[in-house]
Amino acid sequence: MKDIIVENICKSFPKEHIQALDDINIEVEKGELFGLIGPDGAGKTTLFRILTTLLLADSGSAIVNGSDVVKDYKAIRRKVGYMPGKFSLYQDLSVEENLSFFATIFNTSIKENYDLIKDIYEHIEPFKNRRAGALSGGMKQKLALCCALIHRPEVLFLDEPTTGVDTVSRKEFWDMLKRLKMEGITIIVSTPYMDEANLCERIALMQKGKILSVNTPTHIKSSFPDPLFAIKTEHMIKLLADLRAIPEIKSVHSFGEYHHITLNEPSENELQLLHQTLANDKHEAIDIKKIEPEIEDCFIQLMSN
Ligand SMILES: Nc1ncnc2c1ncn2[C@@H]1O[C@H](COP(=O)(O)OP(=O)(O)OP(=O)(O)O)[C@@H](O)[C@H]1O
Repeated sequence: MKDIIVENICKSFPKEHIQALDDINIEVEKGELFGLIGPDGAGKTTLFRILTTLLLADSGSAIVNGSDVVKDYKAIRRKVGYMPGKFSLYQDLSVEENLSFFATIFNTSIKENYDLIKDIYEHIEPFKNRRAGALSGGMKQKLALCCALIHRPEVLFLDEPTTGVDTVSRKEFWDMLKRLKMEGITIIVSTPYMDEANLCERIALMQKGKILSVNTPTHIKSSFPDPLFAIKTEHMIKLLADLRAIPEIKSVHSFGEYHHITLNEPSENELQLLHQTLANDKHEAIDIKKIEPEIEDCFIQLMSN
């Protein structure tokens, strides 16, 4: 069963001449953990705001948990949980007061739905009297997640929940999402971190208001069209410039320790010639190896289409 159906959604901000969303189509299954992956400005927040009834689209339609985002907006507000990207809690209220406040506005109590948030709340309970504004980034995210869950939503929207959160807290956060998924909650989560894409069942890659691809992370990676190679030498900056000047090279991008390249006509012979060319260009410790594409490679490849 489809829990979210987005059809031909467009949204522009005319004064700023920005097309934030350009003909977006997405379907999310009931109970799915679905990721919106894209850099700043891709349109992720705008789409979330439309689906949580906080913003009207210019055109197109969207159904969330069986309700139309325009006609049935009141029903949707009761059924969804939304954790906005920017910290949304009351900084001057304590942890416990924030949670009680969100429970009250949804006409429920912490006790009523405690089983759903228990695992998450236990991490922050020792600080329940601390002002939310004085919590660490990771703890703020956990409190915001508890507040978004306290009315037991059918669909949970999480806008960049791990941005600015340390690696350990990020991992903990994703473990929590997996447990929530087991409760049958549909989760749609946005992130600019490409590595987090692998933790979702399906992802939509977004760029400049458009969807580049929607599929499982495995399928997206296996659809990368060319053999991919990682290459490094002792002079990585010079290497980048040299690789860009070699006509046999189809694409080159810098990826941390290595540069990733594809070749116009990949073969063992071409690789040997490349090695030779780089040696002639005075590169030393040349290391070239075939690698499997990551989501970031796929994103860059799709962007350049
Ligand atoms: N209220 C607004 N008025 C004008 N422009 C807006 C408004 N909201 C968003 N935009 C613009 O729409 C585009 C998409 O923004 P959006 O916030 O949806 O992207 P995002 O993928 O969530 O990235 P970010 O992490 O930067 O928020 C951006 O160019 C942004 O500047």
